[in-house]
Amino acid sequence: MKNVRVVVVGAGVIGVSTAVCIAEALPFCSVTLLADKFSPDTTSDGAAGILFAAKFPDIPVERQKRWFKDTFDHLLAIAQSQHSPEAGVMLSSGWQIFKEVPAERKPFWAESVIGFRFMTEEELKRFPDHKFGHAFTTLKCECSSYLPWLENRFRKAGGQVEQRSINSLQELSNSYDIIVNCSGLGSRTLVGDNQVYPVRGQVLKMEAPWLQHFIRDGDGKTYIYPGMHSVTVGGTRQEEDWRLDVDEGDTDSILKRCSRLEPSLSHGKVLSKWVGLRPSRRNPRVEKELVQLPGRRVHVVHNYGHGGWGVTLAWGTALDALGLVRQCLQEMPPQAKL
Ligand SMILES: Cc1cc2nc3c(=O)[nH]c(=O)nc-3n(C[C@H](O)[C@H](O)[C@H](O)COP(=O)(O)OP(=O)(O)OC[C@H]3O[C@@H](n4cnc5c(N)ncnc54)[C@H](O)[C@@H]3O)c2cc1C
Ligand SMILES: O=C([O-])CC(=O)C(=O)O
Repeated sequence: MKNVRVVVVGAGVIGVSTAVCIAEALPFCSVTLLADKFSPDTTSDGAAGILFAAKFPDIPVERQKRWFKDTFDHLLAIAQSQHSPEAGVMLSSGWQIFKEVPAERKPFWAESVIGFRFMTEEELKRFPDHKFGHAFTTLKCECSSYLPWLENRFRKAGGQVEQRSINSLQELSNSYDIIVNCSGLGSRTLVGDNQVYPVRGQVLKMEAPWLQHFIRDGDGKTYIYPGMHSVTVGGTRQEEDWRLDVDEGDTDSILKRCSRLEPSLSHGKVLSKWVGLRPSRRNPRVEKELVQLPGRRVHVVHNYGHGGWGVTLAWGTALDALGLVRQCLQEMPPQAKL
């Protein structure tokens, strides 16, 4: 019998990953995945989905390394299995190039990706504006395939799904024992966290099947990511910009910047244009608290604010959230657990 009721709020890559981790590891919990938007309508669905990260300032680097490595290893196993095409997860090799040598020449995740090395002078000749670069193989996880695949895995583990919008956690306090908040940018209103803010990103999907390698400018604004069915090119990083409509000025700028990196792109065809708002925060919030709601104290586990790195860190932070749910269970009175 399932007698601890857990609700995970949010069905982007963070919520679905977290819900799967809890449902598979804690079979005595009944787990509900609740969100107003599911795939294909979440921010996660439009992400390029490349595994890559910048360092958050106040989280121990060992913890960030673990988040990256846990996600990488989980997705690598999928990429190397028969599930790869359906789950939308593939290996991706290429270059990250820099106009100036960065202060940290080797990123913290260098040991987690495959075959990381500095580019040779010969390789850099292709990129005359750049003087330093990384060559390596990482993963690309296309959430418009991965999320439905993962939701299916959640249902197989006994999870339930509910589509609705909530205005406050209080609405859930009578029906659930533990609330797991994976609402991304929604946490601004849902838990009143003004530290989470939008960083607008626009990308294009292009048909250019001859491109096999990713190219990313280290400034994070210009990138070309070949995928399973098309090439994702971008991008923009516009802080506190809430516009969800496509900006044709951005489209022109993306095409111009990307064609400078890869001139053959001018022969590609634009298939679609997309805008998303990254749920950014100085550091992601992965922690628990006991919240006093009218008539009841409820355990809340937060897992949101991953900015431009939600796909990269999803499985790692979901495992941390699972650990926090286990701690909540230990703190609950015995009759509530069994
Ligand atoms: C252009 C672009 C490119 C990107 N590329 C990459 C990349 O290459 N690699 C990478 O790692 N990351 C990338 N990202 C970042 C990535 O998309 C995000 O970090 C990630 O999607 C965050 O996931 P999430 O689950 O927290 O949020 P979301 O996907 O936004 O999901 C939030 C969920 O919460 C639900 N919700 C919110 N409020 C409520 C409420 N009140 N009631 C009910 N439900 C609610 C929503 O409906 C939704 O289901 C990119 C982002 C953009 C915009
Ligand atoms: O920066 C990148 O290479 C892709 C990404 O994560 C984003 O646009 O948020």
